[in-house]
Amino acid sequence: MKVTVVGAGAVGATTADNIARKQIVDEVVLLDIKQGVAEGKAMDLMQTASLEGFDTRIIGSTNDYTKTAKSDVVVITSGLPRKPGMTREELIGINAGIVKGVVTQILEQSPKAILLIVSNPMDTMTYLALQVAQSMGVNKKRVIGMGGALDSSRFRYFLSQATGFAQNDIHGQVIGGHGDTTMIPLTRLATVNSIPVSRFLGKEELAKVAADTMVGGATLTGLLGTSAWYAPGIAACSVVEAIVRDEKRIIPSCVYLNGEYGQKDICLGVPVVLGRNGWEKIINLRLSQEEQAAFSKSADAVRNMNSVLATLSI
Ligand SMILES: NC(=O)c1ccc[n+]([C@@H]2O[C@H](COP(=O)([O-])OP(=O)(O)OC[C@H]3O[C@@H](n4cnc5c(N)ncnc54)[C@H](O)[C@@H]3O)[C@@H](O)[C@H]2O)c1
Ligand SMILES: O=C(O)C[C@H](O)C(=O)O
Repeated sequence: MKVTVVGAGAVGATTADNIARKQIVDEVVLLDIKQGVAEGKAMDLMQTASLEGFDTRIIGSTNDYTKTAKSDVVVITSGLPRKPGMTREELIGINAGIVKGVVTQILEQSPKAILLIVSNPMDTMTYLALQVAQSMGVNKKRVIGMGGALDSSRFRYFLSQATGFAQNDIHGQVIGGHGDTTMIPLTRLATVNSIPVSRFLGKEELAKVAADTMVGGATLTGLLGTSAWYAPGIAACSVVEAIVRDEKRIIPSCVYLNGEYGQKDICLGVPVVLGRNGWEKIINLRLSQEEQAAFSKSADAVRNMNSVLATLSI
């Protein structure tokens, strides 16, 4: 199996590193537009192989898409990250053109690839990638945006900090958009080893966990001066792993909705079953009235951002 990661920056290289160390595919191609960077990162990563004990091949490419040919999965991380004080949405002007160009060139070489979109604003970039992919004959189930895997891991972290219980025993999902105000951490459904978290945390504490989760990326951006990469890199890798190993895991991911959760013609985060064919099924969580209202509000904001695409000359 072959995975390409486009963008050999912080998130792309970390994703490639995780995929290589897990030995879930034979080959990882890292591609970047900056001369020599992908080759350099690929060589650096390959020089960890004997220390880490993996035999995945990692190949670097400066914008030569022929090296990506016949990829099974392609992770798209190319584009600008935000700086402190910015929203992800402010990246649309630059990243839309990058994502459109990358998706076209990737699909020319790998028409059967499953695309995993990471670049921000992720929900709108996934919608854009889907439009390009569908115009090239790709099924909607092969275009997935990564946000929910990361946001849910942050949710579990904050729940663990608040309850004192191990992160591994905590389960919870974040659905909706991957934005500071559009994500929806589902506190009602979160559990510690099957026990509802409401047994351990009061309303106010749960509201604080949800608020911290929603601005999790912004908090890290403020601390780091650019956005995060360790958790995003392993989150992207976990989605790739679920696909290439046909795991049938339920991971909240950004996919095209056609009536599900009351929404149409939009890509938004919902729990999906992931397997060898991409996203295979959307799970209906049966949201409460309040959660459904939050989901509709999130969709309105993402739809607004999607409408900006038509105004860009890309
Ligand atoms: N969806 C998520 O959960 C999530 C998480 C973290 C970061 N992100 C987003 O991922 C993107 C990358 O973040 P980063 O921290 O790795 O940024 P980065 O600046 O470290 O890396 C981006 C890389 O993309 C490359 N690039 C730019 N245009 C390109 C093109 N046309 N073709 C190929 N490569 C190109 C750049 O040269 C750079 O190396 C950002 O948009 C960021 O907001 C999303
Ligand atoms: O916060 C960002 O801008 C990057 C990414 O979407 C994240 O959540 O870490």
